[in-house]
Amino acid sequence: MNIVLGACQEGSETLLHGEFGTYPPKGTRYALSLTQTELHIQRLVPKPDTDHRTVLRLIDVVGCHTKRSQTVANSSAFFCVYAYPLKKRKVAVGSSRSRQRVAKTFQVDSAEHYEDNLRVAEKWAVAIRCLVLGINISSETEISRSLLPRPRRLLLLLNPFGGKGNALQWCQNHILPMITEAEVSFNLIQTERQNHARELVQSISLAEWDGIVAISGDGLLYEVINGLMERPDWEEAIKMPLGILPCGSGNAVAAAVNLNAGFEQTLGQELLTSCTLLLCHGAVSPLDLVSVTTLSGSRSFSFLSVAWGFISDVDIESEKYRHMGSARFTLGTMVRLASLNTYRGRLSFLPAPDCAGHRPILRSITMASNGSLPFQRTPLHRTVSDMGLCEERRTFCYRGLDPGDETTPSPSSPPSSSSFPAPSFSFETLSENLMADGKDSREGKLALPSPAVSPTTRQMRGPPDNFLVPLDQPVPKSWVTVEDDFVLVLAIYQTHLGADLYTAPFAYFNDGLIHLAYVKAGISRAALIRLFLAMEKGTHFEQACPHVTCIPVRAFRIEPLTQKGIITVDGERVEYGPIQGQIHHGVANLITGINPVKISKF
Ligand SMILES: Nc1ncnc2c1ncn2[C@@H]1O[C@H](COP(=O)(O)OP(=O)(O)OP(=O)(O)O)[C@@H](O)[C@H]1O
Repeated sequence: MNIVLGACQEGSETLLHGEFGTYPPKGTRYALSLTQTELHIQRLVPKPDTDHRTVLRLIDVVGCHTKRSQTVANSSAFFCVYAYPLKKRKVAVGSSRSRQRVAKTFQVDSAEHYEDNLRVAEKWAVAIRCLVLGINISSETEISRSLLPRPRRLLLLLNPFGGKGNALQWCQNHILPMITEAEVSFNLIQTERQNHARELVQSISLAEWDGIVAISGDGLLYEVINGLMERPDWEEAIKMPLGILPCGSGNAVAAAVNLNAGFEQTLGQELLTSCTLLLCHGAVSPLDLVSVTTLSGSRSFSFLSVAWGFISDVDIESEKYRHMGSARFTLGTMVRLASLNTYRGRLSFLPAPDCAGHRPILRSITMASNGSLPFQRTPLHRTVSDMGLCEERRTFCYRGLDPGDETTPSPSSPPSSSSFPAPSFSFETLSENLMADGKDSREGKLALPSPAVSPTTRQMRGPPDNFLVPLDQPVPKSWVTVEDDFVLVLAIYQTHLGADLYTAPFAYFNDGLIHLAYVKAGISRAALIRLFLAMEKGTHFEQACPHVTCIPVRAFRIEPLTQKGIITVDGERVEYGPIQGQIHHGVANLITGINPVKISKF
């Protein structure tokens, strides 16, 4: 019987081809073709159906098992493919797409003996699982079980009180069945109190696990990361692949993982199914962490954001609406908008030089190389666009600082109103300037700022903060400082701030960047609402709002000058006062399920 191989994606090699029956047996027979990315299923009997074929994308597949008939006399072997493709479903108005489980069982019956049929069924099951796990195979590969790694062992940590409190139910109904189909073995532990997960991961034997997965919101992942960083063997421990299955109200990292796979932005159980699917695929991406230090000397590792002002206010004040799930942030935003606060403070940052290769921003201002006011004549100047403000994404761009920005110096710098030349420097020039700033002229050698280690932080583990100086000292001269009234300051290093807040579309897990955004006082409520509404789709940068600035940086410091306020790190409240952080490039590992090289295929 003929099947049209041309029906497979152009250029994609057919790895396996065969003709099988189905289970339950209804006399139907199918021709199957397996390519690197798809399983093509074409009906042959009773009626060849050349126009209609089913294509299962392997990105939607979690696993494939072989089975035997319960009737001993039956010499057939079976293989069953488990997939969660997007299917249309009717909703109140129109239709939407959701992932629905599909289990397709094929009967291998061409040989007389069961063992021979089993060999064929196993070959298909192994090939499909290799492709799901990203193991390279070609039509030349001798396909055998030895290609597969041993089943992964995951430590699942579940916060029963995360989000609306249905993590356990979702875990039983959705997560466990899927990971069982993927042949992942696991231990599930429910956390009993705050910091339970943090303590647990401090004492686990790393060799026993292939990954730790937080079934929760972002808060539990924060505990896991910091627990691992508190271990004496933190360097090895933090390499443990970490996963997140969204069952909280703040599911930012899950949304970023979902986006990375090229999946549609989604929420709730749909997001959970997508993330569980990706967990089953198992690929791991390096993840940047930001070490965050507060004035009291406490140091923690953050994977998501540091927020001050509007965003942290909403986050913490909306705790009381926790029962609403992620809708708590929408309500919190409305409440906070009604009494919009501004906060005076000093924001300093070390611009990231790497973006200089990108196109420059729309406009720029010039500031002194010591990061102070652009009023004094100093031998070295640079423009903000040279410092890495850039268009580093597909459809939108960073805003430059306002020409009218009050970019303040350290208190000692006398302001002057003189206009001054605005030379533009290349990236190389900027790098030299940064180096010159860090050079100790007396000794003639390059002096990096001494790491921000206070007596308290000396006990902390983790990589040293080479960009930072202690919080009680002025920032290094190569930094830029802006003193103003802010509506919000946000240092973010993931694409999402919440599952439906696509805040930094240009961010990537290990881009080595902190995306520092701030909104200055003067923005109207209407503009702020527009900004947050557009953030759902990630189009807020297209609004060209003059009060909004976003800059890629390596390190930052926030010094509130307003007495009261809220600062959060990854959505968790920390002491209010000066706080600073710096990026540590790719120190952790996140289970993203698929690496970006593969995305283009799907
Ligand atoms: N069993 C528990 N009882 C109480 N608190 C817990 C428990 N387990 C974890 N926590 C804490 O609950 C907080 C919120 O957890 P999680 O992120 O999982 O849920 P969430 O609903 O998304 O909350 P948020 O969005 O505020 O982070 C975390 O700070 C975590 O330390």
